[in-house]
Amino acid sequence: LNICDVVVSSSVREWLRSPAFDARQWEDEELLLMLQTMFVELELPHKFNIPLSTLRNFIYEVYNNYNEVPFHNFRHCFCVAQMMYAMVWAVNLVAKIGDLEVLVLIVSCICHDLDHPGYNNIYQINARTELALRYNDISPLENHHCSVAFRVLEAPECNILASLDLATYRTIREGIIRCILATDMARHNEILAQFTDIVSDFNYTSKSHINLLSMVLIKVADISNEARPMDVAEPWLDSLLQEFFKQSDAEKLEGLPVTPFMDRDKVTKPSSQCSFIGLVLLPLFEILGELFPELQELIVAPVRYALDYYRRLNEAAKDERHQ
Ligand SMILES: COc1ccc(NC(=O)[C@H](C)Nc2nc3c(cnn3-c3ccccc3C)c(=O)[nH]2)cc1
Ligand SMILES: [Zn+2]
Repeated sequence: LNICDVVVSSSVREWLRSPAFDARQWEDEELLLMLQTMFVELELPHKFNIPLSTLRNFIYEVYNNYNEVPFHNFRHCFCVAQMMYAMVWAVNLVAKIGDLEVLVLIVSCICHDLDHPGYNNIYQINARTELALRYNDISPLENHHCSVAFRVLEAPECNILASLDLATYRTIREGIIRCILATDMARHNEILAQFTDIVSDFNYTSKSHINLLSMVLIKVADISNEARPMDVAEPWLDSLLQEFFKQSDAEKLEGLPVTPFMDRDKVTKPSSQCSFIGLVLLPLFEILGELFPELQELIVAPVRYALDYYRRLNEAAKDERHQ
């Protein structure tokens, strides 16, 4: 059976729009087909003259450029694209910011961690790696992810932007670069503060407002695991800590500074998740929920529940220690 002839059933297409979707239950080939389905359901091939064969080549080449690392692998990129897709439908984003911006968001999500080595920017900079050298310590990983994305697009058989006029291509390229570079967590507070300043009188005709909204949307999608059901979210946290611990082991071996929240001797899941969700995730989700009330129930409430869950775990762990 040719994978191109397999159609995704209407129930799966419905499921694909839900934060409860679990990428771990599907084979790689099925996830590739679902990424294609997201484009087709949003009518992006039609609106931007993308031949289905080019779309499939692009998705497959992106898939080939993710690494077998515990967390920042192809399935993470799928989760981020799928959460973005769920938000697009939940808030009717196309009607609010247009097809072009939604194309930028979906493509950015799919490409946002391309060729991630499993060692973050702090390691790249401290270890003076090739990437840190090439990008002068300025978001080395995110610059690399974005560069790899456009190198994939250079191949004619993968270039989903081939049929666009130059002005449109430049706008989309600028948007994808802005969104992928925004996923550097070192810029979290800067982006959150700027968006907080404009959210109460958000202006959909302002390019700078739309740009900030896109950056917040991809940031939300990127760190949104805890908005999913606990049995879907928990394995991702285990994979993340596995990747972080591999890094801190390497840092210890190489005599480099060890990042505190990555030190296996210091970090426990409940305590680190309580601070991450309470201090990083919930403020970001709540400010987006202010602009899009439809997201309150879809992703903000589940994150509050997750914080509650980890606080209870943390209390229980504390009680055990004091017994
Ligand atoms: C400001 O920069 C930061 C802030 C926090 C963290 N991470 C943490 O505090 C811990 C390890 N928890 C955590 N980190 C998470 C999650 C989802 N994505 N994510 C993550 C993954 C890679 C890089 C950065 C982050 C935040 C999550 O659910 N929990 C990592 C970087
Ligand atoms: Zn990511």
